[in-house]
Parts: sequence; structure tokens; C-alpha cells
Amino acid sequence: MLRIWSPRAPFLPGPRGCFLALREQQHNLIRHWPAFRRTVTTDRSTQQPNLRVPLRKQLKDEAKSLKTQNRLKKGANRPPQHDGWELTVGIEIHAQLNAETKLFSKAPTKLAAEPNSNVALFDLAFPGSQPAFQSPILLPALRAAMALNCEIQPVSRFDRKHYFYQDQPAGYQITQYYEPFARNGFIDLFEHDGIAPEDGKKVRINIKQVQLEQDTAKSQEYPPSAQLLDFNRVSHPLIEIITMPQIHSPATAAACVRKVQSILQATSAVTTGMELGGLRADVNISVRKRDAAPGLGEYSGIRGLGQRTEIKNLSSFKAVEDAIIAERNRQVTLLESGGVVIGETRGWTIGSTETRRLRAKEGEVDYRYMPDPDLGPLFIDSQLVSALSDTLPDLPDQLLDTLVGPSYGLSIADAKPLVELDGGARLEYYQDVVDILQTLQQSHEVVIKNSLGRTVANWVLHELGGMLTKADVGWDSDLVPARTLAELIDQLLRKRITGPIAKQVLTMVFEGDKRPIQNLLEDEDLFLRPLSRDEYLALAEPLISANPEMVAQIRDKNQLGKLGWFVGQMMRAGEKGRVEAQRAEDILRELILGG
Ligand SMILES: Nc1ncnc2c1ncn2[C@@H]1O[C@H](COP(=O)(O)OP(=O)(O)OP(=O)(O)O)[C@@H](O)[C@H]1O
Ligand SMILES: [Mg+2]
Ligand SMILES: [Mg+2]
Repeated sequence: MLRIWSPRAPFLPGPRGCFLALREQQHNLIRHWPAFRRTVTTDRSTQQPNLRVPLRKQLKDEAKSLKTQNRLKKGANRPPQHDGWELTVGIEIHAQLNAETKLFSKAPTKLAAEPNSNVALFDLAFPGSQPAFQSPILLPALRAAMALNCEIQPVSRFDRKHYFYQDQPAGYQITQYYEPFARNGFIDLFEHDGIAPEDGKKVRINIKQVQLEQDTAKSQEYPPSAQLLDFNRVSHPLIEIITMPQIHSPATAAACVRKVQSILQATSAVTTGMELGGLRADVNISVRKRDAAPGLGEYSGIRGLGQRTEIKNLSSFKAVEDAIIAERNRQVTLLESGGVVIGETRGWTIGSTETRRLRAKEGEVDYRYMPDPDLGPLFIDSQLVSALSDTLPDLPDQLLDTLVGPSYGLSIADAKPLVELDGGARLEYYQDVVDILQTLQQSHEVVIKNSLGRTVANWVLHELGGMLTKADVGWDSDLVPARTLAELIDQLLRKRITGPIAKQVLTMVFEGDKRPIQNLLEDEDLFLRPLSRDEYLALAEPLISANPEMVAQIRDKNQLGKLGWFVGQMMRAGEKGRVEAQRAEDILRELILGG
């Protein structure tokens, strides 16, 4: 049974009315901007580290150790038989915007809701229902486009793209074909993104345009011959990001999608990534002989391209890479045996090494694009653009620069997961722990070195991260509150507990012990108690009597370096962490050398 979310169809009275309504809504947006930002986005800009020292070189050097690099160097993506061929890839990325309503109705966008419960009349193309552009959607869309370095267009328009399929009840999708809201952007990929730039610096991928459009319904096979349809997704606001055909390796293509995802997450333009279907990629692939005359294909000013095929709806970075490898291999083999590549849409399934033909590629003519007569132009005020640009948070590359810089001192291998994991939530947590720990350390008047950033990263990523992996649970900052972890690390840095005890306590907290750290350590008697002089003597004396030769070498031949061996033995024999090296050495000198 289909339930309709809204009993009233949203209505806007024609293009002129729409124009006025939009101007009015924009005005309100600017006026209420701070409040809006609090409710819809999670801007992390205020929580970012305030010291920013770009250290691109350091980033570059450290990136060399990345595993992906090793894989690339081994040439995993360049089988020798394809050396004479150049691969060209252009990507279209569809991202579900972080928005509360559909693109043209007030129906909520909650995807987890009961199937077909969040649907307005317009979303189902009920006769007489009209689109009502929901202007708050502009905010995540603009943030995304600006972070992708695009030029925001003051005027853009909506078009109808016709096709007939069960997932689109109107028979057309509303998109921005002729005049998108953003053009001419770019993203830069560096070694730390897992690619190997030819100039050793970066690869720049130009973005042709970013456009607003509607999502389609979700269909699910219902064997033997039916399909189930969930219209909750229909008209969910999407942006389509279209890159120029400037990508020449499968790994770069995957890195490009990964980078776009992390930029969209950093700007809160999206709430979910590829793993939850919030991002989908279509890849367009062609090959051409390196030394032959250029092919005839042309795209947006780039000439001499080979015939492209398109693989739609890829939903993981690995799928992007593997599908391109499979399709490149097919095209090269086909051309080498005298065949021709036909422009078509092809499918690819996870784990497969081959793409398969789905249908002939629809062209502009087949889609019968036309301006949507029910929607007026979209005017984007420069005031809104500058308000957004002032509040754009640090992007992943800037964050990495800060984290590997001198104030935090992280390795690129630690900085990257912090920036990328859990949509930035792990980084916020890390920053909270650092802040609290810094305050605690100041209040104890203990001077600690700049290793604090590294120590906290180790606990957040490796100790806590290891527990999450072992328990097979997702990230939840409430499992071990930031203050609890900061207090625990504080006790460790002040040498009041040992490392193994700190790990034991972290496990207890992780498993649900809610006692404050101080109480927990006291109750369980886990604080380090310094050893008495008698206890040091009891450790040293048996060692001295068991090793008379070494003692003689120290005493008679002045081989003081050998004292270190005795210190090591005492530390090993004593209760873990309680034997202090300096005090052990003092006792040994006293016993062997007589003071
Ligand atoms: N010869 C080519 N080789 C590889 N990629 C190409 C080639 N020509 C165009 N492309 C890429 O194909 C994509 C075309 O996307 P665009 O949205 O403009 O058209 P479309 O694929 O026909 O539309 P849609 O799939 O949305 O119906 C771009 O990313 C572009 O870079
Ligand atoms: Mg497209
Ligand atoms: Mg396409």
C-alpha cells in the first residue's frame, strides 16, 4: 500500500512566482544563516587546530611509505600488454545532499523510514502537482561546489531529461543540463591520495560542471518476475559532479572518487558515503593508441578521444578501479583484433573480470532535453556565496597539512585515517582528547614535549581502533568519552600508571565500566607505587652474586657500559613498570663500585 506523505500538493504559481519566491527565500536564508547552519550542518571549523603550518614536502616524503604506493610501484594497474594504449576516463559522481526535504517538495528525506512513507504528490507525478524548489538545498550544494573550486553561476535553470523506466514516475528526471549552477572546478590529487603523479607533485582533474537533479526510486528484485519499488528515494536532492576526460589510470579514477567523497564529507554536503549508497559513480572509458593519429571523439573542447563506453552505478572505490580495468582490457583486446568499440552502457558486477553490454547509449536526442516549464530560473545571490565561502571548513588537504605539521607531528599514515575515518567524527574526537589533555597537563604544570599529538593519535587510532575492530563495532565516541581517554593518558604521561595498566583500564571502560578514571584506578589499586630501597636491593643482590665475572669487569676494568645489562635484568625481574632505570643504576653503582 502506498501512503502519501502530504495531503496537499506543494504549489508555486508559475515561473514568475517561483522567481519571486526564490528571491524571498534566499533573503531569509542569508538572514537566518547562523541558525540554519547550527541545525543542518555540522561545521567543524571552530574545532580545528588553530596552528596551521603547511608542510607539503613532509607530506610527500611520508606518503612514499603508503601501502598503495607500493602497490602502484609494482605496476598493478599497468599490465605490460597495454603499454601502447592510453586509457582515458571521465567520471560522473552522484551524491545525495545533506538535506531535510526532497528537491521539489517538503517530503522528508529519511531513507531509513518505512518504504513509501516519505512521498509527496509531486514526487509521484500526480496530475496537477507542481514542483516547489526547496531553497535550503542550495546550502549543501553550494558548499560542495565551492569546495570543488567551481565558479557559482548567478543564474541556472532546470531541464527535463526524458526516459521511461519504473524508477521515475514522471517519465522524466529534472536536472540541469543546459545551465548548471556550478562550472569549471578542479580537484588536486597528491601522492598521499595513493597516486603516482608524473611530475612528482600532483594530478589536477578538472570538473566540467556540478548540477542539481532528482534521485530515482529504489527498485528491488521480487522473484520470480516482479520488482518492488520504494519511492522514498524519488526526488532526493542530488548533485551530479562531472569530471573532464582527464584521468588515465584506474587507480587515479578510484582516488578521484575517494577524494570527492572526503571533500563532500568535510563540508557536510553529504551525510553518507559510498558504503551506504550516498554516493554512486558512473565511469566513462575509452582507449586510444599512443602513437596513432588522434581518434575522432571530442568532449567539451578535448579532441582526439577514442569511443567511450559507460558503466553506471558503481558503489565502491574498488568497483570503480576494477570495472575500469575490466573494460580497458576488453576494449584493447577488441581493437587489437580488428574490432570497433561501440558507444553503449555496460554493466559490471562485484568480483567479475568482465563488463557486459546493457543497452545502447542514449544520446541527447533520445533524452529530448527541454527546459522545465514549471520551474523558473534559479538566482543565486553573491551575498549567499560569500557567506558560505566565509564559513567553509578546512578541507582534507589543509587538515593533513596541520596534522603532519610541527604542532601535531603525526605521520601521514596516522593523519590520513584520522581525517578520513567515520566522516570526520574520529578527527573531532581526537581534537577533543588533545584539547582536554593539554588543559590537564597545563594544570599539573608538567612540561611535555610535542609528542602529545602523536601519543593521542596512537591511543585513538591503534589502541581504541584495535578494540573497535576486535569487537566489530562502528565508531561511537560515547564508548570511551574523550575526557576519560584524556585523563587516562594524563595519568600515563605523569608516570602514575604503566602502559599495560593504561591499556587494561581502556579495555574496562570500553566494556562498560563507567567509574571516573581516578576512582577506577584507586578502587582497583592500579596506581604505580615506587619501590623501596630494600626492594631495589632485593632485585640487585642476587644478580650481582650470580655474575661475578661481569662484576669484576665493571669494577676492575671500568667497563661501565655493562651496568646497563644489570639495569635491564632488574627491570625485567621487577613488577612491570615499577623499576626506574636511574634508581636501579644508582643502587648497582653503590653495590659494585662502592658509591
Ligand atoms: N571519449 C571519452 N573517453 C572517456 N570519457 C569520456 C569521453 N568523452 C566523454 N567522457 C566523459 O563522460 C562523461 C560524460 O558525462 P555527461 O554527464 O556530460 O554526459 P552523459 O554521460 O551522456 O550523461 P548521463 O550519463 O548523465 O546521461 C564525462 O565525465 C566526460 O569526461
Ligand atoms: Mg551525466
Ligand atoms: Mg553518463
